[in-house]
Amino acid sequence: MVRRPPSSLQHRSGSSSRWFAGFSPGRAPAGGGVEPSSGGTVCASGLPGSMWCHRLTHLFSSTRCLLNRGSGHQISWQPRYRKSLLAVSRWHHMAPASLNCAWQLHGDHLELRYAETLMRFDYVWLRDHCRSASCYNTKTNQRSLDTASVDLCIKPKTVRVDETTLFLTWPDGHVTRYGLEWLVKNSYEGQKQQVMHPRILWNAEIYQQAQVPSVDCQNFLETKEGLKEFLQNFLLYGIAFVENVPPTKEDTEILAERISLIRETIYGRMWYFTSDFSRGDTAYTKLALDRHTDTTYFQEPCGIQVFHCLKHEGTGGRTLLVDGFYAAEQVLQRAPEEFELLTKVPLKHEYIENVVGCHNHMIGVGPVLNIYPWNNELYLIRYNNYDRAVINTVPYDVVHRWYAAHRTLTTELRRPENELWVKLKPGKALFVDNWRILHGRESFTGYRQLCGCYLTRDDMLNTARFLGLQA
Ligand SMILES: C[N+](C)(C)CCCC[C@H](N)C(=O)O
Ligand SMILES: O=C(O)CCC(=O)C(=O)O
Ligand SMILES: [Fe+2]
Repeated sequence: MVRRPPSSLQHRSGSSSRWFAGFSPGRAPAGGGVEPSSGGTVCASGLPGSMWCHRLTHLFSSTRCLLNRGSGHQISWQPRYRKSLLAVSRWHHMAPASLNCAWQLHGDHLELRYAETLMRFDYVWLRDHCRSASCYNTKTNQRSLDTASVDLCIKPKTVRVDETTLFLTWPDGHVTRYGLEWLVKNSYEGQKQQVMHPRILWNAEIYQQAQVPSVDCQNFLETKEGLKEFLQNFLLYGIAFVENVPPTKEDTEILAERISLIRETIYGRMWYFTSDFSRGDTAYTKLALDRHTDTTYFQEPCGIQVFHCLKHEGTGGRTLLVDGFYAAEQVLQRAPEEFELLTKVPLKHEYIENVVGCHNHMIGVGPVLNIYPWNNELYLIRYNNYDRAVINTVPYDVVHRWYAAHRTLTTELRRPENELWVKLKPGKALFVDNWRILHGRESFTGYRQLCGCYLTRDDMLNTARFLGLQA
């Protein structure tokens, strides 16, 4: 039995809400809800080891309908120029030494040019983000200001900018200071040029040529470096291996707890299975399983899946891994309007089980591809053809276009060059990012025992950030 690591990584807390791309039939343009797209720039993949940095300008216009609120009111992501002409529309430049900074007050926003970034700030935003001692607690990083008490028509009384700082004085005399660097980092314009998660998208060749090392179990458990290297690889590729793990369920649990919290589900906390038909799911047979992500029937699919094969006396049973984001990227390049449809059409997935002692009915809803609306970065793929439920969330013509888009994605996912096949052996634990990487298995003969668990994603990211990784 391996030793539990020292508890130096006790930094657990919290959970986060996330923004699900929705589809709004009420506001859908005639013909089914997806606006036509034009052009677009993308820079990713193709080259081995290329970073995921797609900027979908062509999707931008249509992200507006993702933000549609029930009332039928559309929120525009474009800046409003409504009152701008009423304002003192005059550029104020800094002293010649810092000509790279200029600002202008408009009726409803402040325009600031700094470090080659043109930014626009809403006045309520500027008041709301005030970092003064009475508005923000720097010890807890929490806002003390009651946002609801800010006048929605607020405007600064005076504005001043020096070499490093923007000073705003509000009508009640309160002064807000912002570092110019902070504003660049925290502005919408600054954010949308960045990716939340740098990744290396792969097909089999890219992954193999990268020669990503497996980390040794002892290193993983006992050194910060071992853990950090593992997590860095996991974040970049979506899969990572730990070697020399004692082949028991208990030891696998200790590994899992090193990076995250175990997510207990209807399958238990640590699961352990053979082909004994003990549950109502094909995983519990010897049949082949096509590529899929797990727990698509949860509103939030499990973030990570850990697999450790404890025993196999027989043939077959290899594990298939496919980078879903690489395949999605191919769809984006070849058929951007299909990519877009896959981000918009919500689907139900369902798990119905009625075997002795296990009665479960789970339903999860969401599109196949989930993207952040402000930069169109993909963050979750929900793909499981076995568990996809009846489609009753979209009209027939959209359904047909969705089937075509799904076919395009499936074709990419099934290209043999995108398939990474590995044989899991006792001692080698595999961590899979279940929001990105699809897994499957070859049929097998003989006795095969697999153990593992699901992990929460937030807590893995928490560990990664604690170690100084961008996550
Ligand atoms: C991993 N474990 C054997 C416990 C569960 C398998 C769940 C399988 C299910 N069809 C899904 O894809 O979510
Ligand atoms: O048996 C396997 O290798 C994997 C089965 C599977 O897809 C799962 O357990 O989620
Ligand atoms: Fe699975």
